Amino acid sequence: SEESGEAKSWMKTCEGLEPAIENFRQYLRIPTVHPSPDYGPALRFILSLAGSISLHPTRLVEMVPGKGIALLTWEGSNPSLPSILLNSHMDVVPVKKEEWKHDPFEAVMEENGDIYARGSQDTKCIGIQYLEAIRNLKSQGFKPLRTIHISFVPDEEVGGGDGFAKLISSAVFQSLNVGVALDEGLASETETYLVTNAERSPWWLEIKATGRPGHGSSLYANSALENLMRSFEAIMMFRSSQFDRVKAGLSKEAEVTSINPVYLKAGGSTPCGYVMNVQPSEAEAGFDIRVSPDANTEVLETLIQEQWAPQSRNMSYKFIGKAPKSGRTAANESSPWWGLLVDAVRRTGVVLNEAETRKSTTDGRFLRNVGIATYGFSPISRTPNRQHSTNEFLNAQEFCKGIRVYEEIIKAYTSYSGL
Ligand SMILES: CSCC[C@H](NC=O)C(=O)O
Ligand SMILES: [Zn+2]
Ligand SMILES: [Zn+2]
Repeated sequence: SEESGEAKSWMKTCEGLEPAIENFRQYLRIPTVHPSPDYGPALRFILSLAGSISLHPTRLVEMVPGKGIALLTWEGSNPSLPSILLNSHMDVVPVKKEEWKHDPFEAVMEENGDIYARGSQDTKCIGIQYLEAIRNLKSQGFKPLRTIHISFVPDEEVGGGDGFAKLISSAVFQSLNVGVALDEGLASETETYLVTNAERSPWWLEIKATGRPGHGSSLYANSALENLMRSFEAIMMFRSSQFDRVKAGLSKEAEVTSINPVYLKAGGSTPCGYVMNVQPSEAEAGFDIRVSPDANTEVLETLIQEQWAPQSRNMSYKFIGKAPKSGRTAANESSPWWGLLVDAVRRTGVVLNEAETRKSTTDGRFLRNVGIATYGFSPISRTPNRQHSTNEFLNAQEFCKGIRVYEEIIKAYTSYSGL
């Protein structure tokens, strides 16, 4: 044969799943990309896939115009039991096309099975894998005991305000009676799969300083920039205290509270450039803070009030966003859902890591906030994490393997009669 070993390897795993790969690539070609994702074609595509596997009822919920949510349901034989929810988002983050090896919306597949596209890891893969797993279970004649819902939501990448946040507070969501949910996870570079059971909470902080304006040549106290720089010193000291724990191997990055400056604004400008000899009367900065689920938030609030933006230094602050503290979903023997997940994955020959906290933020937080057990899981191993990065790709073998993994999980979850 002319095929390389790699090519043979993915073709073997994907035997019979060629149409699933094509569905994945078609979905990847729909540019649901920020800042102006067009969700219509993606929703139509999802609904037509659902039709192709006789998955019904299907609902197109549109609580914000242009931002539809597709809700697909496979009813169990005992629909009064709490249901399973499999969630994924349809939107993807922007690309710098010229930095990519292949067009990020063409879903080019290389000979070795690597499929390049924005969204191939985050999270169009899992959306299609959920449906392809259900297609296979249906054709095997499997019948669920519990009902299972599959949701495709917009706007996760911009905080979910018009997406999952609307869904979670709707009567439709209440009626789903969700007992456990799976949502997006992280790509793992090793043989084992990663899983998350908590997230840090984003606090987006803006601090402003005012101060005495004056001549650029003059040394005096209480300029706006001096006031702001003193905040920077305190903030960077806190940042080091957290980062040092990570560097010393005492904490994982997701377990500390991070703070990073994200913008700076001060000074005057003219058509010819910045004003070089005036000390401005106002200065501001923005920070992306991610609060560890273990952090003492009162202490952090006090730090902000007393050291980072104290009135005594002519400073003020406001939160552009401030999420409540994240809950942790039990990921030990106390939760049947955890054991079922670990065992289902193991049956496919892959080991699931211990659950960890996620550094960034997903729609999973809305579910955990209302007390629904939620695991962040994407069946991606042996793959560099390129979420939000250039040349995001997923190998067909990983994709196909993931379908088998979801078949096992769905069987285990929908057959569980306890609780
Ligand atoms: C506060 S909502 C922001 C959501 C975003 N999620 C994915 O990257 C993040 O910055 O983590
Ligand atoms: Zn995502
Ligand atoms: Zn993302």
